[in-house]
Amino acid sequence: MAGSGGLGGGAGDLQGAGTGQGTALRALRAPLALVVLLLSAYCLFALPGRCPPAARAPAPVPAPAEPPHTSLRLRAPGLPVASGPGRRRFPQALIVGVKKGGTRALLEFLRLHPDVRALGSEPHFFDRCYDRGLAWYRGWVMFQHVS
Ligand SMILES: Nc1ncnc2c1ncn2[C@@H]1O[C@H](COP(=O)(O)OS(=O)(=O)O)[C@@H](OP(=O)(O)O)[C@H]1O
Repeated sequence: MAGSGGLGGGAGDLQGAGTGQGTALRALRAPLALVVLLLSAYCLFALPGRCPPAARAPAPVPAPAEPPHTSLRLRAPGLPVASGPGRRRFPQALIVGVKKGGTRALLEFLRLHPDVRALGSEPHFFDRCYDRGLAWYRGWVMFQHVS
């Protein structure tokens, strides 16, 4: 008797525990759904990355190159080479690398050189923004260049 009572009580406890688990699971449904939603949104937008904001104004027609003596004058010590007047042109080098491959570090080291002009942020033209076309790319990456 005691044994069966004990068993019966145990089964009742188990049933109670089962019901409790069900209630707990139901209570977790909403937060779980929220987490899944947030993860999905993250995967959708953050992982593939997005294009930077729309390109700035279209690049103007390149100005005629300045005579060589002008560029020599502009290379005076203390004057950043790329900040003076000049013509706009495409970059002469691209840094290509996998994510977390250290491309940012490479860019920052190269940027230390006074003759190197670099973008502040990565345009991601070839992997994310290719469908925006060359006009967008031009507006994004053309540099003022002292010839
Ligand atoms: N020389 C060298 N040795 C070892 N690790 C280095 C080096 N240069 C950059 N890093 C690490 O590379 C990570 C950033 O890489 P990326 O610039 O390619 O990042 S990103 O994908 O463009 O966001 C970043 O790693 P995390 O800090 O883990 O993000 C950098 O610390």
